[in-house]
Amino acid sequence: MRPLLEVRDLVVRFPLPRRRPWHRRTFHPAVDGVSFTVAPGETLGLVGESGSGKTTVGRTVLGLQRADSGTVTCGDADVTRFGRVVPTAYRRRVQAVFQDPYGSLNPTMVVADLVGEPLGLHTGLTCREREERVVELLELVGLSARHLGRYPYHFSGGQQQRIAIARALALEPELIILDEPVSALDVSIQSQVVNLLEDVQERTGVAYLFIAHDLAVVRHISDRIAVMHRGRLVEIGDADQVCDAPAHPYAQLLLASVLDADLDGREARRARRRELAASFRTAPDR
Ligand SMILES: Nc1ncnc2c1ncn2[C@@H]1O[C@H](COP(=O)(O)OP(=O)(O)OP(=O)(O)O)[C@@H](O)[C@H]1O
Repeated sequence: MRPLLEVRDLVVRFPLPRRRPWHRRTFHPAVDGVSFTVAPGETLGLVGESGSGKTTVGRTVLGLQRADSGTVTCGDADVTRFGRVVPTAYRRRVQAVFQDPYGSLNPTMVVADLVGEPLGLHTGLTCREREERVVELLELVGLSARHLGRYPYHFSGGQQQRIAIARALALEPELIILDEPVSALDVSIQSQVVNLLEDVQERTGVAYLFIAHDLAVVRHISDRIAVMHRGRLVEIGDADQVCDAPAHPYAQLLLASVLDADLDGREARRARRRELAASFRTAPDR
């Protein structure tokens, strides 16, 4: 099947602060030669420690961050050729949901406007049609028409994230970049939102690039998992394969912290961590 999203040899560099004004400018490769694809309707989990470059990849796919080299294509759109303004047609096809739902929802707007705004901007629906569609979207994420007139602060974190998801779904995108969408939520609410995302995917066929540092959550939702370390993609494969038999020492280390709970006794856990940390330090970068 032809991929929906194709990222090839992506490099994104950020300037480092100069120690002295006359020093030459140096750059830090936040993303360093990353390649992967996402098929229509697929979920690719992107994991890695803080600072490994996950968000930068997501922002580049959204067209919010310029690539220094490499290509990012989504369908027939070549994102690396976009100018400063992301074309409207692309914004319809690729949407995003971020970590902090309250921060990403305008606190002065009621739910009807928050979810209906993209419809007003990008479609020719009448007010009535728009409201009907907003109610449909709210029902899709487990809310209802009685929430239309409420403001974001009336909702819990999990419900706010549902509103953000409904808004992202309004224009029937082909791909949603989910950047740590459940990290700010309680564990019990996390599973509700993850189940909701799976349910929405089953009904709409939308693809997800699911960015997170929590491997347990990523394993649950992803078809495939890509592991990033210091800007590079060190492993990519089937979710079960990456979690059960990771090949790269960094992926093993990441997994060990999740699997600690399964190991018997504190000492065994420490020994395993020491062993992996040692192999990780000595292993060459791939
Ligand atoms: N606008 C920027 N200017 C300079 N450096 C940046 C900028 N954005 C990101 N970086 C740097 O690029 C690297 C990758 O950052 P990025 O946010 O993509 O990582 P991440 O894996 O998403 O981390 P986290 O999980 O903490 O969000 C980091 O070293 C970060 O400091």
